Amino acid sequence: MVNVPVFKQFDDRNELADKLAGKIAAQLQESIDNNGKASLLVSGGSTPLALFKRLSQTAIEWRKVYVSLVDERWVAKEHADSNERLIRKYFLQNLAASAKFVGLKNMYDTPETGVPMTEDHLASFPRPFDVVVLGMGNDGHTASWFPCSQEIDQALSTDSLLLAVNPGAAPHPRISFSAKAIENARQIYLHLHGDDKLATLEKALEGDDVKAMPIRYILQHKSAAFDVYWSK
Ligand SMILES: O=C(O)[C@H](O)[C@@H](O)[C@H](O)[C@H](O)COP(=O)(O)O
Repeated sequence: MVNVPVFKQFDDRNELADKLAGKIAAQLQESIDNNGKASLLVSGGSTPLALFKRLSQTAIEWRKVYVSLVDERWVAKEHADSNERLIRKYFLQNLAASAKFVGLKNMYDTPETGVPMTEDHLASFPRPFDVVVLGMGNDGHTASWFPCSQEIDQALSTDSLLLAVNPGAAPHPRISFSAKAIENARQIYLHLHGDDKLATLEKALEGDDVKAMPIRYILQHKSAAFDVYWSK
């Protein structure tokens, strides 16, 4: 048994997507009902596609939901590896098309020079974030907090909202929310598929070196509700 507060296991990835989309939608709508607006950060990569499709078909007041990305590859928005391209194609469609999306990529040549403009663009983004959906790599990275990057110390310690990251073992320079920006979310979901990622999570739970496996930062520091959703 995985030793986290809430571990939900599914045999089918589509069933996971249905259940997680329903929970996220309910939490966003509750925040809208209480605060007049809500905020959601999602990760890129391959894991969340079914979740994005379900969310796009879920009936809440999306026009009052601010959506952004946990991290972004510093590539053109039309690039195949762009997370913005991914969520515009699979999430910001159908009922969710009216969501207030704020992307992380801008016209600057590098994420280092682009961070200030993106922080300006996020000035009215509601915080603390209501919901953050994290993925994880088998090196224990989450967001773009890559253990192989020179910026891993900064990612896990800065008080800044965003930072630039240059991963050694993954393509493209990145822009990413910092650990302190993420940990204060009201709800964090870690969305995982496959036995390899389950083994990686269990390894992360056994140790405490956060720079070696940055997901540990969330496992150790979260003030938020923290649920793991896993399917084979
Ligand atoms: O931009 C990204 O790549 C993601 O934000 C990243 O943090 C992702 O969640 C993990 O790398 C897992 O990716 P997969 O879902 O493709 O395994």
